[in-house]
Amino acid sequence: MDMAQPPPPLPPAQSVQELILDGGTVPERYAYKDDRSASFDESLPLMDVPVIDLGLLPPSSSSSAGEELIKLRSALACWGCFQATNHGISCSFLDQVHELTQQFFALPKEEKEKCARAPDGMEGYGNDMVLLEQQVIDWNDRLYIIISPEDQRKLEVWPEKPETFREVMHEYSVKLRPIINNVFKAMALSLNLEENCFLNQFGEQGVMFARFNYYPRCPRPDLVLGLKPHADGSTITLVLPDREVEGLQFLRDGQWFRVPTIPDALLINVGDQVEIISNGIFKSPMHRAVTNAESDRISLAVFCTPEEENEIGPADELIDEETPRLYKKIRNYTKTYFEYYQSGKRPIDAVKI
Ligand SMILES: O=C(O)CCC(=O)C(=O)O
Ligand SMILES: [Fe+2]
Repeated sequence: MDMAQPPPPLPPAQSVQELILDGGTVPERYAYKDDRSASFDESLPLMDVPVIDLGLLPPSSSSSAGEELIKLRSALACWGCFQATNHGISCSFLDQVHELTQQFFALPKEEKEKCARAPDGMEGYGNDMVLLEQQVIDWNDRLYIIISPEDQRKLEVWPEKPETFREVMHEYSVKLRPIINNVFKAMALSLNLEENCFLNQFGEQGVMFARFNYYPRCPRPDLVLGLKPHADGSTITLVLPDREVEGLQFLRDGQWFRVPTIPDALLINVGDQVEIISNGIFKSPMHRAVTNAESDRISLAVFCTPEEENEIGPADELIDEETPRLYKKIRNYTKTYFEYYQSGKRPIDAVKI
């Protein structure tokens, strides 16, 4: 495939939710014919997710701040993710965000389709973007919207129902901003870099893309994947996973690990752009979502993406004679990301030196 000219997307498939109402079988386009799919496999090891207390990170003057930075650095170098506690968002507010997600996907089809993604668009309600004829489609419906900065929101694809949707998502984006800033600062400090090193590359107007994921229960979870293995193209991603239903898995050293359900914590993972800025010290982890036959699952991922014109590249301070630069400088990585993604290549390979 010509990377500079991705083919126009094929018409979106029917939503998975509708599909499953039609009967209990898995259509061929969703089914893997080899062993790349995975059922919810209880024999996979449970991940011991590193926990970072955001309240202890600078600017806190706590005597444990240094220790917490060391923990952060090791979590991001080893797993590329951590569970953030003490993040300052109340459980009752997170409950509202969960409820909203559930309520949106429970709306009648006609209502959800009012915010349908245009065939050539990115944002809106739909399912896996079909770019290749032979692509196996993810068992997932999603709503994908920019939530911040405010002037980049495309309200025509923002749901009008549930009624509280706009207000709550606005508030969520406002509450996430200081968390994101603090995490960026702590990441820089943990590498002995100037505090604003990551934050400056992200920019004051860095964009937050929200992706509401809905994984309907599946009669044959062994044949499908909720989300195929991928690493995120973001700088960092903040995930609010389902409260009760497991399904997210991370890959480390060739082994898949199940993420346990961790109510009220935010799961924060590194995306490719932080791997690039940190010159590979922080890992953008491969992860996937699996489904199960008993319960639907939801999640909300917020991808933080730099202002489009910002040039991203390894921090100069991390490069010396012994540690060469591993990645090229790049602008608008998101574009490269989507061009590579569906062709089954790892987008970050495009910027490796
Ligand atoms: O469903 C999840 O828990 C994770 C979602 C995810 O990885 C994504 O939306 O990129
Ligand atoms: Fe992801």
